[in-house]
Amino acid sequence: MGWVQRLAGSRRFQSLSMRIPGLRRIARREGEAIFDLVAGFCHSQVLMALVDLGLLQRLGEGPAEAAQLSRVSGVPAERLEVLLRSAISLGLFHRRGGTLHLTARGAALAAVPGLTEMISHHRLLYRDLEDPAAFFRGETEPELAGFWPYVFGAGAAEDPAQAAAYSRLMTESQALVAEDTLALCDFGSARRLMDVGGGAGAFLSEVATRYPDLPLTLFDLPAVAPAAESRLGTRVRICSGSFRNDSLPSGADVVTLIRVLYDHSDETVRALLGRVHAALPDGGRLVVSEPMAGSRAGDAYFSLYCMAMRTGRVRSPSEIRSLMAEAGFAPVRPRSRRPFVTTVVEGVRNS
Ligand SMILES: CC(C)=CCC/C(C)=C/CC/C(C)=C/C=C/C(C)=C/C=C/C=C(C)/C=C/C=C(C)/C=C/C=C(C)/C=C/CC(C)(C)O
Ligand SMILES: C[S@@+](CC[C@H](N)C(=O)[O-])C[C@H]1O[C@@H](n2cnc3c(N)ncnc32)[C@H](O)[C@@H]1O
Repeated sequence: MGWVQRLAGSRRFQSLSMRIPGLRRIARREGEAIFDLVAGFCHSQVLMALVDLGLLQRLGEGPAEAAQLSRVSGVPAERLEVLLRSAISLGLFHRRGGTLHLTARGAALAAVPGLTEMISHHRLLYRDLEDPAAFFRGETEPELAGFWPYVFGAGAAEDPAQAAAYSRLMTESQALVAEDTLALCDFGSARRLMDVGGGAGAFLSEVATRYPDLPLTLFDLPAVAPAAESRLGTRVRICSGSFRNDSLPSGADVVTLIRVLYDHSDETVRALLGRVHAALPDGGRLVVSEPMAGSRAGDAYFSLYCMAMRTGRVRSPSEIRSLMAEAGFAPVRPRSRRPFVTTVVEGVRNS
């Protein structure tokens, strides 16, 4: 242990530091950061309550009195006051006179596409993490995977209602990923772009708006195709199949894999990258975009999420570069605007 850690870990030094002006500020700040770690679960549950009770959405429509919020949510006034104070302390609401408003942070959170749905859906993840030691030992049977049936292969996503539920959450949460991917990649010189595992076509809709003349192909499981067809109509060539068993259609000089690799084992990823290589011409581009290891979001959220899914894992940009290089792509430097949204790793097909 280094001397800084020895000091920080000494109870005597902790007490002493509260009596020394410059140190007091640091000790207090560190204490608060530790408290936030300890209380993180309460913070998340407050957030989920604000979403599930419709309070975040209600204040998004305009300011309201506590009594109105009590009627909207069905929470008795006294209990609601505890929740409102929590929301205020977390910087989401503020109170002026007797009226509650969203803060700028609250308004920003409410406006992130799909985020409130994702917050509600976290109850599954939290159930899976209820006994975290057993979870990390691999002794639990997480239920999260049941929500995303496609991960287990083409046969598992046959129920259209279930396919529609996950497609909706995927589509909603795609907006920022598409925004960042398109800000980081220029497809101006592409001749045809194929989005493999393109889901209901949310990314390709954005590509079509940005590049109206660029021919587009979407490849996904048969159960997902109807949602893509109704969203994209004839603008996009839709091809159904499984990248586990089928080769990919040729004709594209750019392939995108958006939030696809982290669902799958290295074995499946290797096979998939091999199929992408076979489908692309020499000099063709492969763009992988998803949250990656090496950021707090990647390491302390998406990695746990993927572990609960049991089929894939979050990889670092350099792991993805190595897998790409192995498949015959010359990787380009990784880029990200917001690592909690996505990181892009690109490769160019070698002959
Ligand atoms: C004028 C100034 C200087 C200040 C005034 C204040 C002001 C106006 C502030 C506002 C600032 C602003 C514009 C803020 C914008 C904030 C944004 C855009 C925040 C975005 C946050 C996005 C988040 C938190 C995204 C979360 C995404 C999640 C949790 C996605 C989960 C996806 C999963 C689990 C996917 C699973 C798929 C599977 C199964 C692994 O395949
Ligand atoms: C996490 S979702 C991402 C969807 C979309 N790219 C996005 O970012 O919103 C993964 C996608 O891969 C598709 N997928 C999974 N296994 C597949 C397979 N074996 N063949 C083709 N597509 C598959 C799923 O149906 C799903 O649409």
